[in-house]
Amino acid sequence: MHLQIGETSNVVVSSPEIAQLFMKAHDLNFATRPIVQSASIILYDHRDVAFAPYGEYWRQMRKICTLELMSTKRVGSQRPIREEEVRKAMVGSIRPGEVVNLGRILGSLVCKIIWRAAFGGVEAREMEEAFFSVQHRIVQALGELSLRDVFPSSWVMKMVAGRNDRRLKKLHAESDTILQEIIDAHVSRRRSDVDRAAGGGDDQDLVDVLLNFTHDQAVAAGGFSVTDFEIKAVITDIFFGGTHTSSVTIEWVMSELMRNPEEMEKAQKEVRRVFDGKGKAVDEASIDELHYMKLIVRETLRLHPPLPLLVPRESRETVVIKGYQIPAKTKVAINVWAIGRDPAYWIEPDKFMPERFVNSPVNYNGDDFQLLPFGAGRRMCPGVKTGMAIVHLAVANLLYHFDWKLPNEMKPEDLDMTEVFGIVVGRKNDLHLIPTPYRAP
Ligand code: HEM
Repeated sequence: MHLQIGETSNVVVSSPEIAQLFMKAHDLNFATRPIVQSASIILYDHRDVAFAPYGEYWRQMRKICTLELMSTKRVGSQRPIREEEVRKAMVGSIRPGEVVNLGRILGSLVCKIIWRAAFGGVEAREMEEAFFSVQHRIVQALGELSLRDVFPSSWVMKMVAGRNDRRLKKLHAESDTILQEIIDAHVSRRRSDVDRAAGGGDDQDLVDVLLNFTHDQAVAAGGFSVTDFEIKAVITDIFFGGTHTSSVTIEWVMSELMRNPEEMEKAQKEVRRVFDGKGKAVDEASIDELHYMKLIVRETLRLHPPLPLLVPRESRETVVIKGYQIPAKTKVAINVWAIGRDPAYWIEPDKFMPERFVNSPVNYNGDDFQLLPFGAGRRMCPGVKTGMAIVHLAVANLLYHFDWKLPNEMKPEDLDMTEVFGIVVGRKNDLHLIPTPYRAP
């Protein structure tokens, strides 16, 4: 589908076959991102990863993401952080018998996990809260369409958009001050802890890992170097890319299970069979035995991809696809929400049916173009393992430790599933539930 929005030409892809052409056959041509004014402000002139234009800088940063920041090894080394934060949330934030705002609890849980993974030892509660608050306001602001991006040559629009820009710049300055303080604290700690600075070990937090690529060390190693400016851009990406996406996924899983009590019962039986008798800890050691729970997560991501249009791409050169000429600089959105509900690929596409994946090889690893919650090709999400480790552990704990009821005698079918518009699509209204603790036999 072609959409002319203002002065910009946009293509929306809504079928698995065409998505495959854009993200596999012609992936290189669509591997860049459009310049988005709001991202220029918030993401340090596109010196991050997610909005960096295709080229050498993006390739090098992407390599650091996949080999260092989000590698299987790094995700494994962050396991104690995830387990501790999830355990604290189960005990400290979920009050038995009371109506709890699960959406808010999950949002804060995921932020804390990512905060500790990114900044490690920085223990400053006030700074942490100020950072979460500013990130939340930035996500809201980014969801709003910038008129200047749509009418790039209009001076009138530039004036109108100026107000939005000023608000974003203020938010960015707040966030930047906190990030710079954190980097400075890391730098001075590394000066006094030479072993840590030189280590490059698995226990380093993400800022430490990125500092290993700063000028002097990178030059000494004859390699690619990054500045503080770029470290702040990548860390901001990780917060945007990793927090809201993971927490809304957990919230959608719980919403679907509340609407589907049979599936809830089956999932709880599975997690309790696996973890009963293992003490109180629902940890990651046995998470791979939760086959049914993982099908539930996969089905939830089919119905509720947190980024329903992925992150926008742009054609680098003119290309002909299926007989249509797509000029250079056309913006492309892949509608993975529609693709996940395409009746040509899915039986009863709107129904929540985790069983559809039993013995099915279709997964979200970017090879199956009918299921693309993480995208595909060169720009596919590099944080899948981090995100899924958080989602699986949190869901397993919620299912193991509590039985859940809707408030006000609400029937499952009456639970509101309205989505809110934004870059990340979550529930319009936070999920409120009443927990009853499970007593293991
Ligand atoms: C449930 C959790 C998550 C979902 C559904 C998700 C989804 C996505 C999607 C759809 C994209 C765009 C892909 C494309 O354009 O083809 C993306 C990109 C990205 N994601 Fe994730 N993500 C998740 C978690 C994470 C986490 C935990 C991190 C970091 C730790 C992360 C970091 C990134 C980055 C850096 C990019 C930009 C990649 C690039 O442009 O090269 N994501 N993500």
